[in-house]
Amino acid sequence: MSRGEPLTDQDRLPWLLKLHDIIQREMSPGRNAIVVCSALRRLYRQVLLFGSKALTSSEPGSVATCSLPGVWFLFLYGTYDMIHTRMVARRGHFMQPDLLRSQFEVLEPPAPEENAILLDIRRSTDDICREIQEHLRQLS
Ligand SMILES: Nc1ncnc2c1ncn2[C@@H]1O[C@H](COP(=O)(O)OP(=O)(O)OP(=O)(O)O)[C@@H](O)[C@H]1O
Ligand SMILES: O=C(O)[C@H](O)[C@@H](O)[C@H](O)[C@H](O)CO
Repeated sequence: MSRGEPLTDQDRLPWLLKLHDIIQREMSPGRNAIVVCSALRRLYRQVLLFGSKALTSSEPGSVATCSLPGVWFLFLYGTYDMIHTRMVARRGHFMQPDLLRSQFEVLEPPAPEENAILLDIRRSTDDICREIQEHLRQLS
């Protein structure tokens, strides 16, 4: 990515499988976690939830199996222009702003049955965090 080349599915897969293991571990009673990851495609989110099974299932990503109780996706959404402007202002990050185009090309926004909370990045970070906390309170 620092050379300006987008990652491929093969590049991303080992990382997504590692995160799947962490999510599994954090689902034990008494544990909670927020995992931050640009899970752009539906298949990536399925791997986060179901690990390698998501890659071999006869119906990958079917509506019946696309969520796990207790796991929520927080989808921070915004326009290309707004995200690009923020990335250009960001200093010392390995990702070149031009790579954003490829990220939008592969993005598959989460569908309602994926247990996703949609968060508009035009809001302040405090505001976004408050909404997440409110959601978590309603779950407990
Ligand atoms: N709610 C917000 N309001 C204003 N600016 C924001 C907000 N959220 C993030 N930014 C800015 O947008 C830019 C990108 O944010 P950030 O680096 O946190 O993105 P990220 O996707 O979490 O990072 P990474 O790419 O390392 O995973 C930063 O310059 C950050 O300050
Ligand atoms: O799968 C990917 O292409 C990567 O995870 C990227 O999305 C980033 O590393 C991240 O967004 C950096 O800003």
